[in-house]
Amino acid sequence: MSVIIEQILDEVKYKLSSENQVLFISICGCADTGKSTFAKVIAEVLSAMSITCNFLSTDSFMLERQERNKLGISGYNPQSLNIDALLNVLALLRKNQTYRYYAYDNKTGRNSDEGIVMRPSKVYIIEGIHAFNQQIRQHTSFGIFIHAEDEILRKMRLRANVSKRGFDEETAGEKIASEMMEFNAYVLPDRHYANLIINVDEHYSYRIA
Ligand SMILES: Nc1ncnc2c1ncn2[C@@H]1O[C@H](COP(=O)(O)OP(=O)(O)OP(=O)(O)O)[C@@H](O)[C@H]1O
Ligand SMILES: O=C(CO)[C@H](O)[C@H](O)COP(=O)(O)O
Repeated sequence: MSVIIEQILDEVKYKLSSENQVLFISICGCADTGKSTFAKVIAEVLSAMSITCNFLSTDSFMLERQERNKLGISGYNPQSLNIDALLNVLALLRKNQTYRYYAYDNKTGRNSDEGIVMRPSKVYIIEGIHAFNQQIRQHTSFGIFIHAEDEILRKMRLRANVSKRGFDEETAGEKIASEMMEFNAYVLPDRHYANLIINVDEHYSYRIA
C-alpha cells in the first residue's frame, strides 16, 4: 500500500506544481472495494504534509435506495445520479467556496440529515461508482480505478451487505447478480480512463495492476 500511496503523492505534487489550481482526483470501482477508506488514507497523508485535502462520495448525489428500488435500477445505473448537482458542487469547490453536503449512509439507504461542511482545500478526491462519469472526468486530473476479479467483488459485496449495510444473511445476496450486470455494463468499461489501476484482493491488500 505504501508504494502506491507514494506514487499517488508524487503525482499530486507534480500536478499541483504544474497546474497551479485546485486539483481533483477521482477514485472509481465496484462497491465495497475500499474506495472511501482509500480516499481517507490519501487525504490524511496529504494533510500531514500540509497539503489540504477533502473527499466527497458520488453516492451522496444518487437517488436514495428506496427510489432506486422503485425504479428497479442499481446505483451503477447512470439514471441514479444527479449529475447536475454534482457538477455544481465541483464548480463551487473550484472557486474555493465552502460547501455543505449530506453524506449517503449505506446503513439507512438515505442521505444523512446532518450536513458536513467542506472547507476549501488544494486537493479534492471524488470517489465512488460514478467518479469516472464522462462529465466528472472533464474536471479530474488523475483517475484511480480499484478493481478485482468478479468472484472477489461479489464476496466483498456480500460481506459488506451484512457489516456495512446491516442486511441479514438471507437478503444480503439477493441483488448481487443484477447489480454486477449493471456494474459490468455502466462502470467497468470506463476503467480504461484510469491513470492508475489498482487490484484489490478480498483482504484489502492492494497492488498496482
Ligand atoms: N484496508 C482495509 N482493511 C480492512 N477493511 C477494509 C479496508 N478498506 C475497506 N474495508 C472495509 O470494507 C468495507 C467497504 O469499504 P469502503 O466503504 O471504503 O468501500 P467503498 O468502495 O467506498 O464502498 P461504496 O460501495 O459504498 O462506495 C467497509 O466495511 C470497510 O470497513
Ligand atoms: O450503488 C451502489 C451499488 O449499487 C453502491 O454500493 C453505493 O455505495 C450505494 O449502494 P447501496 O444503496 O446499495 O448501499
